[in-house]
Amino acid sequence: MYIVGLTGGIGSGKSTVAKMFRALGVPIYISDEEAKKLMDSSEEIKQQLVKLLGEKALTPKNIPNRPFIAQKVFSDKNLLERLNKIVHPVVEKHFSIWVEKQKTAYVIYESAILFENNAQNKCNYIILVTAPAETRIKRVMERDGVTKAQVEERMKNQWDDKQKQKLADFIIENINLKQTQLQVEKLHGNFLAL
Ligand SMILES: CC(C)(COP(=O)(O)OP(=O)(O)OC[C@H]1O[C@@H](n2cnc3c(N)ncnc32)[C@H](O)[C@@H]1O)[C@@H](O)C(=O)NCCC(=O)NCCS
Ligand SMILES: Nc1ncnc2c1ncn2[C@@H]1O[C@H](COP(=O)(O)OP(=O)(O)OP(=O)(O)O)[C@@H](O)[C@H]1O
Repeated sequence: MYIVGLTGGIGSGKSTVAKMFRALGVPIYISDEEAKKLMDSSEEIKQQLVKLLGEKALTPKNIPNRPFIAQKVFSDKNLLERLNKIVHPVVEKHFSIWVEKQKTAYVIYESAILFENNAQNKCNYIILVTAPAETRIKRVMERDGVTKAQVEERMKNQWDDKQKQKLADFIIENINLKQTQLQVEKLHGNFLAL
């Protein structure tokens, strides 16, 4: 079985693209979503979050206080690295168990920070989703109700597309959704024929 990594900066549309692959029957692992679930359910992670960021890292309902954590870590590289060290090994382990259970010709592993995490090694091929920075900012502002500055803060913690393009095997330019769908179908055909 092949592992196809799917990456792209914030707001590029990787989750949208991942869902197009899912509609074609490909199992998809969305790292953001899985990290969220693991952080909500693991008492060990939660304890470490409190150690790193204080009591406010958890809400009164004992789940991670995401807006508080985001505000802390995206403006402090050191804190972000320490958060990553708490969460990423747990996600990696969870992914390895998940992938073993899949029975298709290939699976999709979606992560915004695939290259930043050096996770390209676990992928056979990598698809990069791109869109102009201004478009990405606008999409995320609309989707999450956040400010331009908040989106840019996250962008600063991610590689730019030029760096990523050098390491990607395939690029999907996600501007027009119909064109994106066609690119996905073409790649799906390629992967099935491998
Ligand atoms: C800081 C947190 C609580 C903010 O939560 P929030 O709901 O606001 O954002 P969400 O998780 O949906 O992420 C949205 C986007 O932010 C960017 N982002 C998230 N985590 C990171 C990170 N560690 N480094 C750089 N960018 C990131 C990505 O583009 C991501 O798609 C959350 O992102 C988190 O816990 N991050 C650490 C875990 C992680 O790295 N997850 C992503 C891949 S495993
Ligand atoms: N081609 C497109 N045209 C218009 N809107 C789009 C397009 N692609 C994605 N969107 C919208 O833009 C927003 C961001 O897309 P999506 O959530 O797929 O991005 P992402 O790369 O997964 O973002 P993040 O890194 O924040 O998780 C969503 O609201 C989505 O519906």
